[in-house]
Amino acid sequence: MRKKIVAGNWKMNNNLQEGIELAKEINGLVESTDIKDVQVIIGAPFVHLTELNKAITSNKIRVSAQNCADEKSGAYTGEISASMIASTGTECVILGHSERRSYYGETSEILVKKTNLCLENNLTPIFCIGEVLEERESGKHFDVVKSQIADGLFHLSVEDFGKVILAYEPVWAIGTGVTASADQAQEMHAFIRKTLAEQYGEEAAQNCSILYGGSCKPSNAKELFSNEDVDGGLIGGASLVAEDFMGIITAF
Ligand SMILES: O=C[C@H](O)COP(=O)(O)O
Repeated sequence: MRKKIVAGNWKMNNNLQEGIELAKEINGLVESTDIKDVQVIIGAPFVHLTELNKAITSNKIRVSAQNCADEKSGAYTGEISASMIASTGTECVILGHSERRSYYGETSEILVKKTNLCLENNLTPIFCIGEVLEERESGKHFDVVKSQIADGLFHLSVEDFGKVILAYEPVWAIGTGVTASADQAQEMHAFIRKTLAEQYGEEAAQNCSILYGGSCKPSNAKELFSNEDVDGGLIGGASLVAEDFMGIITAF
C-alpha cells in the first residue's frame, strides 16, 4: 500500500560524529512531534550505517544506504554488498540516483542487478528516475522516465512493487534551488503511476510510493505533497539540517 514517506539523502556529507549528532537530533524531534503516519528514512554514507542504527530509537525512522554493489560477494575491492548493508540493520538502499548514473556510469543493466540483490536481502530499493533539462525542454521527459522504468524495473513482480519506493527527481531541480512546480510534479507522478498500472497492473501502481526529489524545502513541501500522486519526498540539502528536515516531514 502507498505510504507517506520523507527520505533524506545526505550524499557525501557529515563525518561519523556529525552524522550521529544529526541523526540523534532528528530522532529527538520525530519522537517529540506528532508526525502522524509519515515514515522517515535517513540515507547516510556506508560508514555511518551501523552507528546510526544504534543511535536511532524511533520506530518511525528507517536507515538507508545510498548505493550497493552489483555482485553478491567476492573480489570487488572497495565495494559494499547488499547483504553487508542488511547486516547493519539498515532497511533501504537508494539506487540509480542521477549522480550515480552520470558520475559513475550506472546503467539500467547494473540497476537491475542491484535491485535484485536488495530485494533478496529484504532491503527496500529507493529507485530514482528523472530527466535532464535538455530532455524536458525537448519534450522527451515522459519517454525518458518510461524507459528508465521499463529498463530498470521490468523484472519486478506485482508483489515486488509493494517493496520498492520510486523517486522522481528531475535532474534540473537537484541542488539547483529550482523546484518542479506542483503541477509539473503531479503531472509526472500521475504519468509514472499510469505507466506502472499499464505495465504491471493497477495493484502494482497502488502499492508503490512515488517520492518527489529536487530542491524540496519546508517552504514548498506542503504544496508538492498536497498533490494526489506525490507520496512524499527524497530530500538532499534540506535533510542536512534537522529543523528543515522536520519542516518537510510535518508538511503533510
Ligand atoms: O536525493 C536527493 C536529491 O538529489 C535532491 O537534492 P536537493 O534536495 O539537494 O535538490
